[in-house]
Order: sequence, then C-alpha cells, then structure tokens
Amino acid sequence: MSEHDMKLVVVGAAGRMGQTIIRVIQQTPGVKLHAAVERETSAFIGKDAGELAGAGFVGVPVTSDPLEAFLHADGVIDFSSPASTVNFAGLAAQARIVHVIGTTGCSEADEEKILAAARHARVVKSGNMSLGVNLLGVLAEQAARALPASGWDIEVLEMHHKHKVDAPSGTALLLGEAAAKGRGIALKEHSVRVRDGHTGAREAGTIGFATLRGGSVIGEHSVILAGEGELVTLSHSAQDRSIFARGAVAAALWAHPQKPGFYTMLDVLGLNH
Ligand SMILES: NC(=O)C1=CN([C@@H]2O[C@H](COP(=O)(O)OP(=O)(O)OC[C@H]3O[C@@H](n4cnc5c(N)ncnc54)[C@H](OP(=O)(O)O)[C@@H]3O)[C@@H](O)[C@H]2O)C=CC1
Ligand SMILES: O=C(O)C1=N[C@H](C(=O)O)C[C@H](O)C1
Repeated sequence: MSEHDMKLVVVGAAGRMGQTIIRVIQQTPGVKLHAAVERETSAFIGKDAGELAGAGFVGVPVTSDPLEAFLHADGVIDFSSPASTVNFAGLAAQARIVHVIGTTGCSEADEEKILAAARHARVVKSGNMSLGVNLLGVLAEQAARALPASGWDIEVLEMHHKHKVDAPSGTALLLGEAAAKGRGIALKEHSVRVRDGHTGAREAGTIGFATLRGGSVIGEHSVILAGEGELVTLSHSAQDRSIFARGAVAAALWAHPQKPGFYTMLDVLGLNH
C-alpha cells in the first residue's frame, strides 16, 4: 500500500456487493479501504470490515457516520438502496469526491437528485458494472439498428436471486435503453413492462420486459430479437459478483482525475461512441 492510493469508502458494506467490493479493494493496486458504512441499526457496526468480508483484518471498523467517513476520502462505492444513494450523493457532492453508484431501482426523482449532485461530484452510475454486460448493450444497440422494427420484435428477459427487490433489473433497463437507442425511439414511450390477462396482440415497435426471480442466480440477461421464422438471442450470464466489484473499483480509479459530471460505464470502458 502507498500513501498515493485512492482512499475508498464502501457504503452498504455488509451487503452482498459491499462485502465483494471490500475483497476486491484488498486485491487491487492503487486503492485502499478508507471506511466502511452501514446503517446505525446494523449488527456489524464496530466490527472490522475486512473480517466481515472474509478478507482478513484490515483495521477499518464499520461505522454508521457517512459524513465523517467521506471527509478525507477520495471516493465512495455505493451498492445500497435508492433512498440512501440519494443521501450519499449529496454528501459526496459536498465533499467533492468520486461517487460510483451501482444501486438500481432509482425513481426519476432520485435520478434528478443524483444528476444535481454530479455538478460537484464525479459520479459514475450504471445498472451493471461488468465489461460483458456493457459490451452486450453495444451489441444490442447495433442489432436493434440493423433489424427493422416492422419485422423484428425486441424482448428483454432477466433472472435474479430471490432477494432482489427491484424489477425490471437495472441491467434489463440498460439493455432496453440500448435497443431503443438503436431504433431511434424513447424507451419510456415504447416499453411494455408487465403482461397479464387478455393483453391483445403484441404492438409492433414496443420493447417488452420479462422478470424471473428465484434461488441464488447472480444475474442472467437476454435480449431476444424475434423475426418471422428466426430468433437472434444476445445474452450474458454473471457467474461471480466480483465482475461488478472489479468494474466499480476500475470506475473509481478512472473517475478520480476527471472533472465533476455524470458518467456511465461506457465512458469508463471507452465504449461510448
Ligand atoms: N450495477 C451493478 O453492477 C450491480 C448493482 N447491484 C445493485 O446494488 C444494490 C445492492 O445489492 P446487494 O448488495 O445484492 O443488496 P444487499 O441488500 O445485500 O446490500 C445492500 C446493503 O446496503 C445497506 N444499506 C441500505 N441502506 C443503507 C444506509 N442508509 N446506510 C448504510 N447502509 C445501507 C443494506 O443494509 P440493510 O440490510 O440494513 O438494509 C445492505 O447491507 C441493489 O440495488 C442491486 O440491484 C447489485 C449488483 C451489481
Ligand atoms: O441485484 C442484483 O443482484 C443485481 N443487480 C443489478 C441489476 O439490477 O441489473 C446487476 C446485476 O444483474 C445483479
């Protein structure tokens, strides 16, 4: 470890992603764990963050005070919940530091507050921090551009573990947005997020979403382009949460020298053409 390492705070430190991120920080040159934050009511307050994550003792006790944690930090990695992410965005803006946001399920009002915070913080936000999914988004955009809407229907299918609380997943929406971009349409006006009962025939030009939940599935996503007599399926399968954590740490390092603003993983990965 060096004194020049980027000092990172992990919020939601005891969560599935929080623990994975702490382990990845311990393995990544150029970054160090500065603080780990959980709710005041968490049973993990005061426990060593490294031991909690199965990474061995690191000398960083879990705290419930984000203000103090952000004070001398360079960046925050945040996979928590929409309400807490909006709160952390305000604090990261005050501290003028990097805020990497993996939290999904944010409302439009939440997104506006995060955008406002990005006037002062360097925010990187994505529904999926993995290289593979971001490449899949680029491919979905290309496929949607190449195949005419009159003959090809687009459906996004996802499956996640039984603990997931938001639907469609952030990744499904990212992929839907990419396909909509390829088609030159606004996703909001053309998406079908639920089907139930006598729905009538499928409306041409819409982008449909289907959600499955169960077991311990980390994340399965497919973009299906359905034509007359043929299907094109583009898919990604997450086999380990470290793909998201590695992406988030890479995003923090990338954002450190950038100007304040709102960025996505496409910027980080150089896929934003
Ligand atoms: N963009 C990406 O690549 C990925 C995004 N995600 C997203 O990340 C988020 C977290 O996922 P996951 O780790 O599975 O969820 P978990 O529920 O396991 O973890 C979330 C953690 O955040 C904590 N938390 C919530 N509110 C606060 C708060 N105000 N202060 C401090 N800690 C808080 C929770 O505590 P408590 O249990 O007490 O509420 C919990 O420990 C989800 O939105 C998920 O969709 C997940 C994987 C990849
Ligand atoms: O909640 C999860 O677990 C995941 N959430 C993200 C999403 O909503 O797409 C990313 C990943 O698929 C895992």
